[in-house]
This record gives sequence, structure tokens and C-alpha cells, in this order.
Amino acid sequence: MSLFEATGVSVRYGAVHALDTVDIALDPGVLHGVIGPNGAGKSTFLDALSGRVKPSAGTVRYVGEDITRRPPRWRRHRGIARSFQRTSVFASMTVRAQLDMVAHRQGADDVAAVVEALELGPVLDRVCAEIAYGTQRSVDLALALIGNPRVVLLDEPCAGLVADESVRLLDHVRRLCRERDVAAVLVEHDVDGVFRVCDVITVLNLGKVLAHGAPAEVRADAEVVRAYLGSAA
Ligand SMILES: Nc1ncnc2c1ncn2[C@@H]1O[C@H](COP(=O)(O)OP(=O)(O)OP(=O)(O)O)[C@@H](O)[C@H]1O
Repeated sequence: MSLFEATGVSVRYGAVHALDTVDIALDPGVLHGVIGPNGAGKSTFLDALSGRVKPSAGTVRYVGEDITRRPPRWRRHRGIARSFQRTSVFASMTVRAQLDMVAHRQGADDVAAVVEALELGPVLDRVCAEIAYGTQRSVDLALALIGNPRVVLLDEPCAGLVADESVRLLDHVRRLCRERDVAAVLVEHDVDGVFRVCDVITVLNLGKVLAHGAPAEVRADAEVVRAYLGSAA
């Protein structure tokens, strides 16, 4: 049994099958990439895993318990954290105030450790609107890591970053996943980054799993190359 398992998860928006019988199994210390073209269902999948949308079919289990109908707040308190595609940072608050606010809500006391891990010490007393966008994305990641979650779901943490900022953030994600023994999902358009840092990759296309496996295996998959990677492979 894996720490976190989704089986046969489907999500419909009216007539649209955003997700069609998708499975995933997450284990501690393993970074699991989810890639696919626009509209493939990646964000919807994270929404279903984090409780933001209710699947029309399928089951989500955490430590063996069926949590399919549990809301996001319940999941966050029990160690399933999510970051969002758009930054969730409050522009007018200092970095420290935001981290403290989330720690208070979670009853957590690990702010100092998270600050150290993401090298946020120098910006702690700065207002978020005034720090570099790349650092704001690190603050986002820090907010998700407070309270020592066992599962972390990351929705495009590198959106809007330049290449070397992306490399740095993904290196952080990989290191934190290993060091903290976190089971992580990384949804990301930076395909090269995903192939570089992830241990296992699921490719979605039109709401279905197109391929699943180790990075080298997925990169060589003819269907994946045809539907998604094209000449970039
Ligand atoms: N709230 C919604 N109402 C109706 N349709 C939706 C809704 N959210 C998503 N969809 C549709 O579901 C499908 C999957 O969308 P989703 O945003 O999950 O894809 P994605 O892979 O995350 O795309 P992107 O890479 O562009 O972020 C798309 O066809 C999208 O138009």
C-alpha cells in the first residue's frame, strides 16, 4: 500500500470529461511529475487529490483511509498540502507574517526550518509585493511546507520564472522531497525540469493517462513523443 493512492479518478464539468479514470500512487521521498498539453487535466487532477473538486468516480486514499469526500482544510491539517498555479502570497504582508499565519493555523512550529531550507532569511521582514517574483514562488513553496506535510501537491511552481530560477526551485523541491521524506506531485510545464528532477512521471492527455514510468522510459515512449513532446524529445 502506498501512502497516498488515487484509483480510477474521474472529474466531469458538465459534458467535459476533464479527467477519466486516472490512477496515481505516491510514496515518501518520491517526486512524481505530472505533465501533458494544455487542457490535459493536470490542474483538475490536483484539485481532485487536494479535495478542491469532488470526483464523479474513483477513490482517494491516504494511509489506507478513504478520504475522497474530505474537504481541503481537513486534508491540510492531516498532512496533505497544495500550492497553486498563481501565487498565493498576500502582497501587502511581510514574508514572516505570512509564514507565522499559516503556522498558527496549522498549529505548527517549524517556520525556522522551512525558512532555512528555502533560504528565505534575507527577505523575512520584507513585504511580499517588494520581493523578486522568483522569491515569491519560494515563499509559496514555504507556505505549503509548513506543518511538515507528508504529501505535497505542487501546481506549476515554476510558472513565470526564468530558466535559472526554475532550475534552483526544482532543485529545492527535489531536495526537500528526499530530506523530508515527502510524497510529492509536481505539475509543471517546464518539461526538461520535470524529466531532470522527478523519479517517476505520469503523462496526461485529454484527461487520460497516456504514459507512466521512469523519466527515460516516458521520454522514449512513441505515444508521448507524438502527442506531446514532438521534436523536443
Ligand atoms: N471549472 C471548469 N468548468 C468547465 N470546464 C473546466 C473547468 N476547469 C477545467 N475545465 C476543462 O477541463 C479540462 C482540463 O482542464 P485543466 O485545467 O485541468 O487542464 P491542465 O492540464 O491543467 O491545463 P493547463 O496546462 O492549461 O493548466 C479542459 O478541457 C478545461 O477546459
